[in-house]
Amino acid sequence: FCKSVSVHFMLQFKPSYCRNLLCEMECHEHAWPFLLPVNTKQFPQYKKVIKSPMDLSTIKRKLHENSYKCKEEFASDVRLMFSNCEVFNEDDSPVGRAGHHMRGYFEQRWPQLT
Ligand SMILES: Cc1ncccc1N[C@@H](C)c1ccc2c(c1)OCCO2
Repeated sequence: FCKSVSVHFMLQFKPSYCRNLLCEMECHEHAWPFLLPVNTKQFPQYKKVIKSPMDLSTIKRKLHENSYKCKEEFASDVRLMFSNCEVFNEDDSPVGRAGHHMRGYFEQRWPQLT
């Protein structure tokens, strides 16, 4: 899925850009529902409905563990987090609205290559 090795030196993965953007998201006023994994004791249905949970602390850990081979993998985890939010939460709910806010914030700052 990631760029072929030959071009990677040009489009090298910029972890510093992702780290900075992640930090900005973590301190965003509407980030509160996404800071930690959803507590499945608090939301027993969550595990059943959401097959791939994702949250900002997990993304941060994966970034520090070099789990992301390219920036697109980082972006797809961020988008997974927001898609999970839309599946489980009504648009017209505090968490649903926070998700739409945060998604807008991310997409505005994510470099559009194509
Ligand atoms: C992103 C998300 N999706 C579905 C369910 C939960 C969450 N977030 C948790 C942190 C959360 C969000 C809202 C809460 C809460 C916990 O606990 C108490 C009441 O309000």
